[in-house]
Amino acid sequence: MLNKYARVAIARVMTPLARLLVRAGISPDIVTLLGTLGVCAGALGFFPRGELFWGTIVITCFVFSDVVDGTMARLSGRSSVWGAWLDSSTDRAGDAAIFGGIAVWGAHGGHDDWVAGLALYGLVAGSLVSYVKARAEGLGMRANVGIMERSDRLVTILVAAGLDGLGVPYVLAIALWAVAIGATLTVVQRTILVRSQAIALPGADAERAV
Ligand SMILES: CCCCCCCC/C=C\CCCCCCCC(=O)OC[C@H](COP(=O)(O)O[C@@H]1[C@H](O)[C@H](OP(=O)(O)O)[C@@H](O)[C@H](O)[C@H]1O)OC(=O)CCCCCCC/C=C\CCCCCCCC
Ligand SMILES: Nc1ccn([C@@H]2O[C@H](COP(=O)(O)O)[C@@H](O)[C@H]2O)c(=O)n1
Ligand SMILES: [Mg+2]
Ligand SMILES: [Mg+2]
Repeated sequence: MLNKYARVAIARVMTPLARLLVRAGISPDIVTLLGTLGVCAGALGFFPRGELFWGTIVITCFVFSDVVDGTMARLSGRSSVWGAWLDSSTDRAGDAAIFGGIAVWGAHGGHDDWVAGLALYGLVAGSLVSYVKARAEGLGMRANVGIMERSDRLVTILVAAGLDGLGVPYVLAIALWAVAIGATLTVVQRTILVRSQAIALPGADAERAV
């Protein structure tokens, strides 16, 4: 949903920074890679130790690089297939670090099996959301729908982790439930969309197994 309603506004806010980086001769790929490293370091360095507030702050500082890299690529006319693949693939690493870090915290220091289990579920369901789309696109269809796309999952979990780190009770568990249910529904929404396209394909295309 945020992807649909907030993307243009966020990209506009990030454009001056993107322009500055392009002028400095920095490539979008470097921003993609450094952003992912920062997100992973913030998530794995802080979350497993229960430092949810500081983990969230570090991740938030780096996560917007995912908007900056694409803006840089478009500004400099360097959008590429390689860049698109790199961007999407590194997203998966960052997501895994965030949800994995929370799962480790729940299972160990946090002593909360629900947090551990729901974070693990959120990691797997979120990956499935992305995979369903990637596979559909690979087969020439689209699956760009859903109530809990990546930006929705990130905002939900990061706001909750930040608030939990400040001592607000229950908010993390509520957010994890929201991601678990929302991501599951998103897989269903995407599956329905893919199914409607697949059954409308002509015979030869429908039998094609790629
Ligand atoms: C007191 C509490 C302290 C807490 C303080 C910190 C709070 C931090 C809160 C939020 C910050 C989180 C921001 C998250 C921003 C996400 C940015 C982002 O990921 O943008 C990337 C995205 C680009 O998407 P792509 O198309 O490149 O990626 C695609 C995606 O990976 C697909 O995945 P799928 O959906 O399928 O699972 C892949 O399939 C696809 O291949 C891949 O290409 O850009 C956007 O989506 C643009 C929209 C970004 C909207 C961000 C809005 C953030 C707005 C406000 C933050 C609110 C902060 C409020 C704080 C309140 C605290 C109480
Ligand atoms: N290193 C990169 C990163 C991105 N791109 C291009 O931007 C598109 C993604 O845009 P976002 O605003 O979602 O980041 C991606 O599909 C590529 O076309 C790139 O070329 N190199
Ligand atoms: Mg990006
Ligand atoms: Mg990305």
